[in-house]
Amino acid sequence: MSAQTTTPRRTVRDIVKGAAPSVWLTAYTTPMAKLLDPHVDALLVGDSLGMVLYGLPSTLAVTLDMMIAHGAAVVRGAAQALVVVDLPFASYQASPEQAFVNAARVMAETGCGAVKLEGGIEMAPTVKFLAERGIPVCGHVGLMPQSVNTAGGFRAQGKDEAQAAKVAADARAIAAAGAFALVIEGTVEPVARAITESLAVPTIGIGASPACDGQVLVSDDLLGLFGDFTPKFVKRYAELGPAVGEAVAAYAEDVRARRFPGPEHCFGVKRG
Ligand SMILES: Nc1nc(=O)c2c([nH]1)NC[C@@H]1CN(c3ccc(C(=O)N[C@@H](CCC(=O)O)C(=O)O)cc3)CN21
Ligand SMILES: CC(C)C(=O)C(=O)O
Ligand SMILES: [Mg+2]
Repeated sequence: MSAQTTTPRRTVRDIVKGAAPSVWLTAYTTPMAKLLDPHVDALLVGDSLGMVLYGLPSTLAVTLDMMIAHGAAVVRGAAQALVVVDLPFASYQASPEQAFVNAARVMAETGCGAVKLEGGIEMAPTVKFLAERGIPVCGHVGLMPQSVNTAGGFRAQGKDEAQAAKVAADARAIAAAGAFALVIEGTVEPVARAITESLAVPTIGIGASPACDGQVLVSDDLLGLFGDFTPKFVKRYAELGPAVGEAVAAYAEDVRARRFPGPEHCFGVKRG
């Protein structure tokens, strides 16, 4: 073991309320984790990878093995950020025991610092079961993509009184169960604000207003690398998709015109 010369990796204890906003982004691969790591508090290996990397229509078909492979890749690329891995659909909803077995595999086989799972009051006993047994859990309430079929689509939440009360009750239950943080997705501002102000747990918003204690986005969305759809809550900070297209078009043109490869790219070719 070599002496520790770098900053120790962040843990869930470093995700705190009240200080500066917590900065989270998704990452799915080692090279992207390396690029993002210096700038963020946490990297989320989101099950959104099913839609962003695999072209699936929803997150439902994402498997535990996919999350473990990508989680391990992100941990290898992250030097300082807390790495949080999403538990995929059907890997934790059946029982607290099922959740523990699968979350423990994720922790052991990826080296991540925490897992995240979607759900409210109904998942609170599971969050408690994991947290009391050494597995830090981030909650996820509001718009829950794994419930796309019962919700009838990716719908913003909290728009009427009944919905608002449900999101708030879900958030309270998950916080009371011992989650170290709570993602609030696609939820109207007054509801996200009330949750953030009334609970001791840090809230991480995505489409849930600046009132949250931190923010998360899908990196491919903010970089302009994902074009299938753009949720209203995304701000595009770059257009890397078109930049990739331009670079590849230039390469194709060079190959077709025999301008690439040049002598400097060849082995054993005599120069002029
Ligand atoms: N690339 C990507 N970015 C995400 O933010 C994301 C994923 N994938 N996959 C998993 C879920 C799905 N998400 C989504 C997908 C679509 C909308 C969407 O179209 N929302 C509409 C309005 C919904 C309403 O009417 O309430 C919008 O205009 O934002 C929102 C979140 C968020 N997550
Ligand atoms: C959008 C975030 C919160 C997520 O759960 C994911 O990327 O899967
Ligand atoms: Mg997710």
